Amino acid sequence: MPFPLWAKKRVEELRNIIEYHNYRYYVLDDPEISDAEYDRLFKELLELEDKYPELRDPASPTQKIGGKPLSKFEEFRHSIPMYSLDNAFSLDELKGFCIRIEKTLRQKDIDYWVEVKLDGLAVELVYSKGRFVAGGTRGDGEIGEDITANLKTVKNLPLKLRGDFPVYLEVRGEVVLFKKDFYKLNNDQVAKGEKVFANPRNAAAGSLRQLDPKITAKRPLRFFAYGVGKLEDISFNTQEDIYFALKEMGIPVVPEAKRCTNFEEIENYFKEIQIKRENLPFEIDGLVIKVNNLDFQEKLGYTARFPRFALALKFPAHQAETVLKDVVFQVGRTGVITPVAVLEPVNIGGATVSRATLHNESEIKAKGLKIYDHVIVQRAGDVIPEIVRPLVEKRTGREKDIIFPTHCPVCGSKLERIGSEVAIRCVNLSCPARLEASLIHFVSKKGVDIEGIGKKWIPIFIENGLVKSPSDLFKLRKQDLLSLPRMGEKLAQNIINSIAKAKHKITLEKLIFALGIRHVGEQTAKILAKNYSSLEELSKASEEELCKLRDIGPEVARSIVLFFKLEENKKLLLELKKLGVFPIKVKEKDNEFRPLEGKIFVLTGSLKHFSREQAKKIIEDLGGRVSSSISKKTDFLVVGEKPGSKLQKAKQFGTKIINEQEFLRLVSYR
Ligand SMILES: NC(=O)c1ccc[n+]([C@@H]2O[C@H](COP(=O)([O-])OP(=O)(O)OC[C@H]3O[C@@H](n4cnc5c(N)ncnc54)[C@H](O)[C@@H]3O)[C@@H](O)[C@H]2O)c1
Ligand SMILES: [Zn+2]
Repeated sequence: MPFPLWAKKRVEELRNIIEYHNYRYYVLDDPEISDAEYDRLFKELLELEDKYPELRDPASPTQKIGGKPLSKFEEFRHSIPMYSLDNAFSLDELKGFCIRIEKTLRQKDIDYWVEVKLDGLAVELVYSKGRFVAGGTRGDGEIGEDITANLKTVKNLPLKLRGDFPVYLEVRGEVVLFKKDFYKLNNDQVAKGEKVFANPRNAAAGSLRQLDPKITAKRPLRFFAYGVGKLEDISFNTQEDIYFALKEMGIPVVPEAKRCTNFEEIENYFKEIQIKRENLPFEIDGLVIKVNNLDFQEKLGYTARFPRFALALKFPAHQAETVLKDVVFQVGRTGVITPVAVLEPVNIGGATVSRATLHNESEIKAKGLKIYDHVIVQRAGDVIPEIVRPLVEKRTGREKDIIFPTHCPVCGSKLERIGSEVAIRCVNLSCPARLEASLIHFVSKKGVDIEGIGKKWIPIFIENGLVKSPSDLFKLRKQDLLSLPRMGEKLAQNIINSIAKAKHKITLEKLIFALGIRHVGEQTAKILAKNYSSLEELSKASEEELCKLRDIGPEVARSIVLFFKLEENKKLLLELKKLGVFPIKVKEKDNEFRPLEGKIFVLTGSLKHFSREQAKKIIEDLGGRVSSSISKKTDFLVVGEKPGSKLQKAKQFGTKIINEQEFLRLVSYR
């Protein structure tokens, strides 16, 4: 079919747009658009190329894999190309795939090996005689980047294989960052004033593609295998065989996998995994369905971009189109002004969405939003819905710019920007909006947990002058409450009771969290409560001292010290103490992973992968201790290059001596 001019133009435009986003995603690890949106562009291009074959071009992004390797790394050539995967976005498409397979193979009842699709970075590992000797990224499928040194720091990646391993083995899999590690990394990046990553996938890719393996070593990356490349002296019959053989060699494999014998089984597994998804520790974006039999795989073969025997079935995107009706400005408890989008209510994946966060002014500018724009809204898991982008092509001319306020919408004080922060805030400490937000935070479940007042009564208490600070809550008497409109005897008594009940249950960590100190979330509050016995002691801590605690950086430390310096906070502390809001210190339940609990280490010589400080931190994080000299109590001496006299001494004491490789294995996650 001859193609119309508009199609040619659109195809060219799409190719340019996609190439640009490929560069941002594969080369810079810094995408600008969501994957769902990328997939939509990609699909549009595929469909046009399909409809108008004359427009096809071997240079089109639809015919290529991934991105060019970066020249800052040595080249890593794959013995057998690493492909991408064909995508399906619905069960209908999956059905089509199954039917195609049956037709091509002229056979019914095909076995499929189905795994979750991990959202990370594809790598290949080379094992020679059972030892990890090299590894690289997928790159453009033929040439990737040699990241051997970085891969060695991946905690659960075995440097030596177990059991019966072949002479030569190439293992393929995905390097990922767990969700909790991703949030922590981004928090640290914020505290250090460095760039934050868009999602765990990009954080994993960015961490692995570092020139300095020491940086990679600090990021808790993990590897999971899903296949093999070139092999010597071993052969397999099915994809499933590969999976279990790798597992037996001590290689971590994709944690969720299953054999399915027909379309319905895959469909059920897909639904099951969708429910499980939010609770998995890592991000997945769908399932990968592979024909199990390897002879069949070979018969089905490959296109330029993907194998015909496999398919990625992606989860439906939580996106929808609606209209941005207005933008309102909320004042948070730290005074930060947050723009909130008011939307024409729209159903996304079963929930009605009528508001979305816009984060801050620069985000609005970056997205180029205007009031009355048609917009794409996204909701993922339990996160607050957000606007992905405006549909500029639907503008009619009546759209209005979003004007950011210069004064607090509640108290009218002039808004300020502190330092280089993107946020603008109301700095009036007695701004009613701030007071309200901080009191609601104070009584919340994760805070001091006073049941039944929250959002409903706090504004009324404030309006009627009953509370001006958190400590006032504990001074409330029944007769004060009875003066309020719509308040009865029974309700008043209930409120008084729940305040009294909460008072006796307040723990130090909850109180620290409840105070709403900037940058101090639940996790940090826990750490502080672990290290200080009371608020009083914490209020005397210096920045230096705080910085020594695990997970606390200079910015967080500064913010804590600043908080306790403020006169009104000093007063609050005193009041709370007088009122008997005296948290009892609870001993933390330690459900952390502490395999080195109680073990004493001594280090000597220099290590290739870590500085002394880093090695010390790793040991301590896993529960062990580092001592500076050898004694009878020492469990391990870790020997680096050019060891000192400690080596001799360790031999005398009969201390277990390990080299860096052995140390790496010891601290590896399994
Ligand atoms: N947001 C953006 O700007 C942008 C840009 C480019 C690409 N992308 C995203 O990347 C996708 C294309 O990237 P791609 O070519 O790497 O393809 P892909 O990620 O869709 O699928 C191929 C990859 O899946 C991985 N994978 C995970 N688990 C697997 C398993 N169990 N078995 C086999 N493979 C498994 C492998 O690394 C493989 O290389 C797009 O669909 C889009 O979602 C986004
Ligand atoms: Zn204000």
